[in-house]
Amino acid sequence: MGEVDPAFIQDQEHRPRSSIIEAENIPVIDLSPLNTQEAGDSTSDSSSSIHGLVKEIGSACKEWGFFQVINHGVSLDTRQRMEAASRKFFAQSLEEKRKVSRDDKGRLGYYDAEHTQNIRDWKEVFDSLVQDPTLVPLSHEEDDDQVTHWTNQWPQYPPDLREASQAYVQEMEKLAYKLMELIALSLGLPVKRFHGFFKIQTSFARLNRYPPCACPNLALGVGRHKDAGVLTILAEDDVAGLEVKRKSDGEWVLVKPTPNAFVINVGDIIQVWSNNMFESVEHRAILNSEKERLSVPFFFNPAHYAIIEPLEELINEQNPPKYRPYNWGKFLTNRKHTSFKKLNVENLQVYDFKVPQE
Ligand SMILES: O=C(O)CCC(=O)C(=O)O
Ligand SMILES: [Fe+2]
Repeated sequence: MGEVDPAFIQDQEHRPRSSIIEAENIPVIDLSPLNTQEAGDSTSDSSSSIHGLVKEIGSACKEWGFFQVINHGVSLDTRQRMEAASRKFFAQSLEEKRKVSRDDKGRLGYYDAEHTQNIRDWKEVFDSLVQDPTLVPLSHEEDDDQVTHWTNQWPQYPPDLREASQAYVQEMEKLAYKLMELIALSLGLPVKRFHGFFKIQTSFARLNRYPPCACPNLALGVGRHKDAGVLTILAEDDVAGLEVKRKSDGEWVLVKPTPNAFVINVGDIIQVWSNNMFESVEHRAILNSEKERLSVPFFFNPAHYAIIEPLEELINEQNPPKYRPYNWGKFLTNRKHTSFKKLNVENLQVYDFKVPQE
């Protein structure tokens, strides 16, 4: 990825701004009350701090769709091992990395030509599934109900990438469940309302490396998009790059990395489940002309057969469902299909399942 190939160049309106706005007020939420208490337990003294936390999470989801968490219980060692193994993997030659290339037969792994909204991203990635193998629909075609499975591929080097990833995603899963409990409570639902959706999962972890770019004003590390799943937990290094489209005024604002924090965002599925109470927000990654940047998102997703629709407890006559039900596996395979190559169509969005309102 030496010089800027036209495939990477964003349309004028989607290019990074020359003056960057830092998001001073993206909420930073301290999860330490959870370390002593389960979210649903109302019998103890700390229930009022849990109550405060639930309110904070609820307003962050409503006003930003994004927040950061600190004192989250994920061990620093696990995170650092993951990051160190990622850097070693990416530091190899392209030829070595391509030995574990992602392919259209359902093998996850390395990929350096992903497109978002039909423009190539200035990045390389390595994907691995939480459940190996993971069952998914064979194709994105609506009338095809055959299933297949996706599997992980691990490189020879570094030898500990597999173990580091597995330890990491285990901790991510724990954190994701805790966050989903808080989100359930903030929507007035039973604490474990969402747990059943994740017995079988299509969750995966991604390593993103954004190489330095000679023209950071023309290309993007990841083009503007919304995450399609339930929840994303992002670890980033100390190079800033994540920009979020601020709900209050539609401006792109840069999230300042907080050491050892995770950035959390609501995905499209929470938007649908909550019937738009919590909206999934557009974001993108900008580039740096000198420094590379590493980020590790964990995408928490339900089973392929999950039917996504507004939760019945949250709809009524005054607030009718804003979406018709859709199948998650088909949505996921459709997205994978469109991110493999440049197609001249807009990719599938939850918007496509919107019920027309009078
Ligand atoms: O690297 C980042 O900051 C954002 C990555 C992202 O949004 C994604 O991979 O979905
Ligand atoms: Fe994303």
